[in-house]
Amino acid sequence: MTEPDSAASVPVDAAAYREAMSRLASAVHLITTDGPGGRAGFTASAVCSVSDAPPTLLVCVNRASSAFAALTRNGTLCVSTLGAGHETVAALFGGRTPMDERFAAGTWRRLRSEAPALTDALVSFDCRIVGRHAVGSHDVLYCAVEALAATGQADALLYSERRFRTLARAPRGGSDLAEPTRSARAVGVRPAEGPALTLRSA
Ligand SMILES: NC(=O)c1ccc[n+]([C@@H]2O[C@H](COP(=O)([O-])OP(=O)(O)OC[C@H]3O[C@@H](n4cnc5c(N)ncnc54)[C@H](O)[C@@H]3O)[C@@H](O)[C@H]2O)c1
Ligand SMILES: Cc1cc2c(cc1C)N(C[C@H](O)[C@H](O)[C@H](O)COP(=O)(O)O)c1[nH]c(=O)[nH]c(=O)c1N2
Repeated sequence: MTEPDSAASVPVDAAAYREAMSRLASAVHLITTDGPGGRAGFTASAVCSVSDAPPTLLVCVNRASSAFAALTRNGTLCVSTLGAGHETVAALFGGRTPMDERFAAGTWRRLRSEAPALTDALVSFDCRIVGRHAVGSHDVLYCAVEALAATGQADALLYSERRFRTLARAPRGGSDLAEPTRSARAVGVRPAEGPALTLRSA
């Protein structure tokens, strides 16, 4: 073991942590919900796969977010993963914009729950919130994925160094999702009502 390099390290206050986190490149998603608690949504980078059996992801949401009450009341949400061309909707859902204006910037459909799924998202995960854990300013929402769909063909949208960037898609044939001519493919998620869980790539 070597001694800690005090010259190379900085105290970990919130500002230093954010500066460090700004160097990561993250996918960008819209988290949306609708139901008795109302329609709401926000932009999120803190989304992560937890398990494939059962399919589960997590979303970290600031409890001060205007969408927080609706999310917890409705108990369902949709994660719509954004692509190139979604920069404007990502900025609108990023805060301080009335909900109606946020939703007016996109076109939406429903999968299994009432949560709006962005029609041209790269992929949408329709989820039921099955657990919740408070950590600091945020709640970690554990979300069972009950339906999913993919129609968007755009390059991926990333957020890095406080800017949106894009990542070019893999060459055709690199994955099922990258193949635009393939017909709808069913995937192993518990069936919803009808075909909402198919991955549509054409
Ligand atoms: N996880 C989050 O809650 C999160 C993530 C990204 C951005 N934001 C918010 O969006 C706005 C713009 O952010 P930015 O990336 O341009 O600059 P920034 O300096 O505020 O944030 C840099 C990075 O730090 C992390 N971060 C920021 N705020 C956080 C928070 N409250 N809790 C946990 N992690 C946080 C994120 O990874 C972010 O990309 C800010 O208000 C920021 O708080 C929040
Ligand atoms: C690129 C990017 C990524 C994230 C965010 C912003 C941006 C621009 N924000 C912040 C979040 O979108 C915003 O604070 C909420 O919409 C709250 O704002 P309102 O209270 O609705 O005005 C955010 N907030 C959060 O709780 N979890 C997250 O993972 C993220 N990620």
